[in-house]
Parts: sequence; structure tokens; C-alpha cells
Amino acid sequence: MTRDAQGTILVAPHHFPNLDREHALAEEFGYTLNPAADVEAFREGLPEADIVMITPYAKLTAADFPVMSKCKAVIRYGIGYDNIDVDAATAAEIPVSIVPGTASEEVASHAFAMGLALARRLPAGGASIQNLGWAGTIGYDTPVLSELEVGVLGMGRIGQHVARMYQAVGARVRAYDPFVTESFVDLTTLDDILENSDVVSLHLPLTADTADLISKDVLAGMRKGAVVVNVSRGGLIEESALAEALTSGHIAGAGIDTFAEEPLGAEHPLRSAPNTILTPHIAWRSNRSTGALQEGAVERVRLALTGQPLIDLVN
Ligand SMILES: O=C(O)CC[C@@H](O)C(=O)O
Repeated sequence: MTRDAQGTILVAPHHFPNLDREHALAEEFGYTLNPAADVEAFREGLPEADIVMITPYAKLTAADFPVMSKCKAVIRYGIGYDNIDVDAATAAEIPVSIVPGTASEEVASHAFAMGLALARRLPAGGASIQNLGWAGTIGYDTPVLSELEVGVLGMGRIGQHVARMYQAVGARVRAYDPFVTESFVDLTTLDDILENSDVVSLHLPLTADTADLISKDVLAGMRKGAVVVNVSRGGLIEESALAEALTSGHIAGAGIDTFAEEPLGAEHPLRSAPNTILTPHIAWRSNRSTGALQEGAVERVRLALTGQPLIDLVN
């Protein structure tokens, strides 16, 4: 005889290889696991969900919370609250928890790899060969790494990692972070970083203050030949303006792992912009981070189901 389910754990569309950990937890607590096949199924599952496990591939807006009357907690796989209206969740008395720290090294490595590849003009060189051409003028005016001026925006866990990686190759690293007053690198203003860096590496959360930070005007004010790397959140950059700046050559390259809308639309202008390295939100992945992220999320569900607080959890 099967026992009646105690409740439902709803999982947003995801790219994990499997949900074995989530299934095991649901079984242990006598819950039903409902992995939503797409955003519509996710939305339809909200009224019945006791726990919502959300990825970057779904959103929870103010309009969603009124129907989530059974929900005890929202658990975000990864970091950032940008796809969740936290004020609406708070008003609905639903706690929201993220899973920080499971992929800092991975994300930093990805940003560093993109920055170095672009500083050395690798995508342009590769495209030239693929188009049956040869070197032309590619790379003749690039700074050597020991003279590279790198600006890191955001000195959290990941930004610090990135800064240390660039320091290791002798680059001059400066940083901007409105919440940091002391650092192992020189801190300076946002404008200074944007105007005087060969590589600008973004490691900021997406908030009302940072949305479209790298706007058309900001791009126009950046050093000619600069490179932009964004592995944090797509909404930080005005993407169509970046595509134009790449096409005009004012910006010499862009490494982008996160986009305002994911998956990236087929007609998105960045897809055809030159000198880019575009990756599909995989900076965080490695042979250990996927499991660690799922483990961290499942642990938070366990806390929620056993009535324990979700705040102040640090991996
Ligand atoms: O793709 C995911 O599900 C997790 C991504 C996550 O690490 C993040 O970007 O915060």
C-alpha cells in the first residue's frame, strides 16, 4: 500500500545530469518530487508546492506568491536573488535561501580564461583560420600580460579569486566595490576602472543599482580595444549596445557566460558579434560543483522540512 504524499517539492527547469539527491530526499520525507519540464509546468505547479527549488531558468515574480499558499521555502540553486522577487516572498512570509560558495573557483577560472583568451585575441585568430584567412592585423597592438591593466568590478569571493589569478601573471589589478574599503589590490572608482582598463571583469550581483551598468554610454567611454568579461548576470550589460561596440571594434572582445534571457534567443545580436567567447551559463560547472550545488540545495530543503532556520548558512 502506498502512503499518501506529505507534500510536493517542485523543481524548476534545470540542466543537472539527474535529480537523484532530490528524489532521495523526497522519498525520505514521503514527499512527491515534481520536476517541471518547462516554465509553464513550473508555474502550474506553484499552488501545490510545499517547497520550490529554483534555477536560473525560471522566475518568481510578485504575481506568483499569492498562489503559493502551501509554500514553506524557496531554495535557489546557486547565488543571486535576481530571478526572485524577495520583497514579495517576504510579504508572503516565505523564506528564500541561496547556496553560495559551491563554485567560486570554477566561475573565477572561467572569467580568467576568457579574459586571457580575449587579451591574446584568440577568438579573432581562430575565426581568421576558420574563414581560410591568415593573421592580418590581429593581435599586433595587444598589451603583454605583465602590462595588462585589469579592472575587477565586485570583490566578493569570486572577484577576489579573479584578482589573484591576474596578479599571478603580473597584470596590474585594480578593483571597484562599493561595499569594500580595504583590499589586497588598489581600490578605485567605477569610472576609473571603466575608462582605464584593458580587461573589465564583472563579478557583481544583479540589483536595481547594477542593472544595465555597462550601458551604451559606458561602453563608448571605455578604453578603445578593451575587453569585457561577464560571468555574473546578463542584466548587468546592455547586450545590444555591446554587440554594436564589438562590431564597430571599439570593444575588442567579450567573454559572456550569462545573458539577460536564458537560453539565449536564436536571433540575439551577440550570437553574430565578432571577437566573442559565448558560453551557455556553464562557468560554475566542474566535476565537483554540480553535486556540491545539489547537495547544498537539498540540505536547505531538509532544514525547511524539519522547521529549522535557513539564514546564515555558509558553505
Ligand atoms: O545553472 C544552475 O542551475 C546554477 C547556476 C548557478 O550557479 C548560478 O549562476 O548562480
